[in-house]
Amino acid sequence: AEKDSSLIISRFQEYLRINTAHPNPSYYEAADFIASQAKSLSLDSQILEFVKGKPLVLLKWTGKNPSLPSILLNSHTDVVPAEHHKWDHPPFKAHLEPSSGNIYARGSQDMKCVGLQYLEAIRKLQASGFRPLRTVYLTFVPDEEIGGHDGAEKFANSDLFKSMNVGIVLDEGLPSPTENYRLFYAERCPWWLVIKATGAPGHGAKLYDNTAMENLLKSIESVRRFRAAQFDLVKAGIKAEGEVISVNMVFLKAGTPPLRGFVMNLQPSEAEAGFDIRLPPTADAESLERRIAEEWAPATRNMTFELGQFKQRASIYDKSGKPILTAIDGSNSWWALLEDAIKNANGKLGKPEIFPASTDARYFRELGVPAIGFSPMANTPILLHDHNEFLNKDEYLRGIDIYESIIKAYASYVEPTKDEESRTEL
Ligand SMILES: CSCC[C@H](NC=O)C(=O)O
Ligand SMILES: [Zn+2]
Ligand SMILES: [Zn+2]
Repeated sequence: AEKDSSLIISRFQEYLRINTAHPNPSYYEAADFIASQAKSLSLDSQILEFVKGKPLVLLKWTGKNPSLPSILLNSHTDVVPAEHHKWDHPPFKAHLEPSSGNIYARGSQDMKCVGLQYLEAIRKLQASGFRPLRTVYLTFVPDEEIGGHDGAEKFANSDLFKSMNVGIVLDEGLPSPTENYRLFYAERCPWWLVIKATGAPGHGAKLYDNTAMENLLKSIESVRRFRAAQFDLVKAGIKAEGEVISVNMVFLKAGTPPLRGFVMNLQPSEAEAGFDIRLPPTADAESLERRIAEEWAPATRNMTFELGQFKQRASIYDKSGKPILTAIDGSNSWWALLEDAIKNANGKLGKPEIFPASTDARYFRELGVPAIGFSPMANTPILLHDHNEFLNKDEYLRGIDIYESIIKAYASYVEPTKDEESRTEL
């Protein structure tokens, strides 16, 4: 068993060492690695290219009854860039610290761990002689970190996906610093907003109203008041992180950079700021839009705004106007099955949550397919997109056992007949 686990860890390190960071991810290397793993498990494997240069690996473990709705285990192969010199260990070395057992690498939490844990769980299930009743698919998709438009979005909207008859999707979640795993049934929706102010340029020594800078600063003050009010709800424990609207200023642009420290006596005629806004599916989108038009970028203050550039202004509602979320009540058996499977493997669970950022799960939920966000990392600090991202090797191994339990429960799930259902109700 000791030898098994050291092989499991080496395979994880091997995947982590493939540099799939934007803006130049080594997608083919990752795809080849996954395909070779799939081969060792005798899974059917296909490399799809919805967009040239962006391979998506689709694996299939055929069930005994392939006519039943299938299971889809999704993960993305890309990772965000790392500032190498700010890390204690190089981000693509996958260094295993002997004293702690921590494995340092970009992607160790987000989310190469999950992708390989699915495969290792299947390896264990196969070794135990288990055969799935339902077909289990795995996708290793590109481009999640830049929006998923050339990856999961194209795949979810393909005829191929339709033909797969997917009943449930599992995708990424977040680590938990406590012993409780976290489950996500929905996610916030991104709105990327740019506001722009204009005003009369003038001498830097002159005090006058309506400069671009002054106009923009008034907006920023208003945005910050809103931000603080939302954040206070979280700090007071009234709302969870995913239940409020977050707004963060992500860029400021004004003045001519070469002027800095050289000639600083010009008040610019234009100034702009960018904000990353995230709305929970239950938010009032119309009222936020009104707030943007009336308070954050009012025409009366010579301001304009752009919302939904970069394709980031997804709707929080489905076609019938209902918020996009996966049911967690009795209408969705996959939810209870997942909770039970985790508990059966001795995992503890926190309250169901709304994912604070965006994942590829939204493309499946938009189609009405239930999707649950879960990354089995308890007792782990949240280091996604941060320096020194790591995952402890024992936590990684434990996650494999958790997936073994989940995949077994999902792949062998038989829906109760109408008869049995009415009997349980009695
Ligand atoms: C909004 S599209 C980019 C998706 C990205 N996902 C993970 O961080 C995110 O910013 O949430
Ligand atoms: Zn991710
Ligand atoms: Zn990410």
